[in-house]
Amino acid sequence: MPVIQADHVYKVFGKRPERAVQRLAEGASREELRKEGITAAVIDASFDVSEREIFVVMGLSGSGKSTLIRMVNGLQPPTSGSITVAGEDVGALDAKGLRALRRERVSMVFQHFALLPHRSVGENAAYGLALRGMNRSDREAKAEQALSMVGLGGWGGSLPGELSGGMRQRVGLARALAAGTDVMLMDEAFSALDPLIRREMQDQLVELQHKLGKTILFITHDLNEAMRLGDRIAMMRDGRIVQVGTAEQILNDPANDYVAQFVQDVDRTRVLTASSVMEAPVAVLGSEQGPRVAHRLMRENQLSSLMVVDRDYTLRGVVTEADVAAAVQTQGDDLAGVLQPAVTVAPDVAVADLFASSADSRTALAVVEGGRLLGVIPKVTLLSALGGAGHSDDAAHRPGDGIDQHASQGVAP
Ligand SMILES: Nc1ncnc2c1ncn2[C@@H]1O[C@H](COP(=O)(O)OP(=O)(O)OP(=O)(O)O)[C@@H](O)[C@H]1O
Repeated sequence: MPVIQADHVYKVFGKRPERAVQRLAEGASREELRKEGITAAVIDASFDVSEREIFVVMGLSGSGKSTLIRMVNGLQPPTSGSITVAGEDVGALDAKGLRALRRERVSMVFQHFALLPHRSVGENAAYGLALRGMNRSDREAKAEQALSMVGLGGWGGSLPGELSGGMRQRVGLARALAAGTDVMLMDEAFSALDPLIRREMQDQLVELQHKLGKTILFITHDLNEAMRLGDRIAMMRDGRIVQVGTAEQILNDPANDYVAQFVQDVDRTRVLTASSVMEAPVAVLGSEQGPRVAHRLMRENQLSSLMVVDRDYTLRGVVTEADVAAAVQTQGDDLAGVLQPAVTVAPDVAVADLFASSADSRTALAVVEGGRLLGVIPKVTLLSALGGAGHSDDAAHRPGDGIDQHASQGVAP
């Protein structure tokens, strides 16, 4: 079950908001209402956020992101539609219910840190715990633990004013972590930081997320940040969600011209990963086959190299045509002697970082996870991905797909 679920949510500011929702549902435009002094901040938004997911809402200023997140934590009720968090309809909660929600389930990290200037870093980190009535020594221990997680171990006694902007935002993050809630809402949390620190914070968030498995709704107007952080991204425009998808889906298959224009300057080589450009291992050979079989296969199919795999498709290495031909000449009957270790890469490596691995390789890169061959990246595919030309649709496939059907082009184990 999704942790956060928005179902046909509208938020309208101005007179007779319910009537405005009806008009929007019947096709009235945001502009039309604006002329009458009515602002349709969020229009018919539906999405869900799964457990342990970083879901990014991305849009330009005024597109409705803040209004959306304010409805998720109950600061504003939707005009129409519903938002549930951990199964609870947030719009239907009374003040007490909302307090409990914010204390136990949802923490918020803000752009401008929202730290209490005269309280120590430790007290700021422990703030939510104090509200919850936790005793002093327990909350100090928890706060210190959270501060260590964000790299601020030992800073608990300092005042916020003694810290840099990046460190202050880490305190904001530590406060959310100390609260121990499963859900974190982050509203432009890194937007006030300078680019280098911002990048560091993004990396740290992803790392913490891997460790702690929070469910994160992250708001940003920065597309690169969205692409870097989001397991999925909702693109907002003028109050509407125009596309929800992974960074890859949005890059490769934009829902409309607006999204296409938006993403055209994105550095694809940083977003696309090895697994998104790899191809099924078209030329594989069972490791029990001898050089003669390999040689014939390569000649018939005009291949210059073959991936050699064991019965469970574990990659053993690569043989090249020259080596195989030499082995045939010397009457060798074992491939092992001519096997070259393949250049292997993990599926989540960014395309931009693949070239370094492949530079001195005579053959394709092999995408391997847990010893298992998932796919290969021929040099030509890599070059075209690096050149921004993208790749054909059929190049992208789910891990493990295709190995059997394509193995027929080689000699399967
Ligand atoms: N309380 C309010 N009363 C009236 N209009 C509002 C209110 N809150 C937001 N709006 C309007 O709703 C629209 C969406 O605003 P919102 O702040 O959600 O956008 P945003 O995408 O978060 O933009 P930004 O990045 O600039 O904060 C804007 O036109 C804004 O002026």
